[in-house]
Amino acid sequence: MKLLVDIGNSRVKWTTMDNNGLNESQSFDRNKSGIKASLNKVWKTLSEIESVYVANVAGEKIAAQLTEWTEKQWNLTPKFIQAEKKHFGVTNAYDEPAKLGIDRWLSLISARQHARLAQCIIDCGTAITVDIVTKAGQHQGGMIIPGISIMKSSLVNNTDALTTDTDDQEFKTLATNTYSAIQTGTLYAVTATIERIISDLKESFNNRIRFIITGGDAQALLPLLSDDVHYYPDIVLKGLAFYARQDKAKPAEKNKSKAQKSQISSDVDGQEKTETAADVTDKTAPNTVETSTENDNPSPETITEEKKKPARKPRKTRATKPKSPAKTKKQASDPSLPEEAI
Ligand SMILES: Nc1ncnc2c1ncn2[C@@H]1O[C@H](COP(=O)(O)OP(=O)(O)OP(=O)(O)O)[C@@H](O)[C@H]1O
Ligand SMILES: CC(C)(CO)[C@@H](O)C(=O)NCCC(=O)O
Ligand SMILES: [K+]
Repeated sequence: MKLLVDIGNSRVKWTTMDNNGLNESQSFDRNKSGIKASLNKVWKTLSEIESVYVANVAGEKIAAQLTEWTEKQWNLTPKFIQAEKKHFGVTNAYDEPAKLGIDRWLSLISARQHARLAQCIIDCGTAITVDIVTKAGQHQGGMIIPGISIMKSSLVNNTDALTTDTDDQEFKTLATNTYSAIQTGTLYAVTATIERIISDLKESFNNRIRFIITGGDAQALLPLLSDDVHYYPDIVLKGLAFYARQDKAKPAEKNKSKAQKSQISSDVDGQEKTETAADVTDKTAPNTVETSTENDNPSPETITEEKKKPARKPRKTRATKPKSPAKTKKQASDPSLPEEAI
């Protein structure tokens, strides 16, 4: 079994993968003092882990803690994947490809392997990232926007009177208390930005573009966004699975040297290995996004969009979702999506 780990700035998401595909993902909050206690809790009972693949955007310290833990427990050195210039059908648009966040890179790979269409991935995590990939797999670049929690905390941290400490669960679009005013303000800021991005991209792609939303805040935002935004959970872990599958034939790597362990290098010869999206199936139905079979000349695209993931446990501080600025939400498939896209 392979262990896939997505370390973000707020949370760690992980899953295991065997020959049948990905198991249901799990997550835990990153404790500022370290992750060892969490790892002892969540991974101690895992057995038969043969390799560990990691997408880490949270820095060296957490990477070192994870490495120490897996080396001690399983005698395994994790493979920290890095963004590349070109792989799995995606060409990275960054001036310095390795500087693109690994979570963004893996999302592009997931999206591209899922369907050959122009796509826009909106990842609503600690930061909100937007990335565009064309039908031909060319990344077009993207944006980084403060995430909802960061927006709230920057208000609280830079003012005297603002606080999000309240038990008040009431939400009114035009708020009459501080807590709701921050809720509504930040939700409007994010949804308005996303809607503007969608509308601009629809115009420049002549409507032939598909919008994907993912990340910890995706489900809170989804009801506030237009109908044609599709929820795609675990997109980073699914991207990692392509790297894990690629190494299928290789024996489990143990005790790699320091130089080897920090990253998986680009294909030396620039050749891409052929990887089928079907290889990265996800057993966690109904959360599954059905992958379309990948080949060089797909015709025409079939996309079976997933159904809504069961709602996450509501958090104590989360307000009831507002009706506005939402239009009513439609989840799942988009039969109107053009089969041909840019
Ligand atoms: N159960 C939960 N626990 C913690 N955060 C949650 C939970 N449910 C939703 N969230 C939201 O998810 C956000 C974090 O999203 P996510 O886990 O995608 O970010 P991340 O991957 O850690 O960050 P990034 O990749 O941007 O550095 C938090 O800001 C919070 O608002
Ligand atoms: C933007 C975040 C924090 C989102 O998780 C991550 O992708 C990251 O650290 N990126 C590196 C910088 C960049 O992508 O330009
Ligand atoms: K992320």
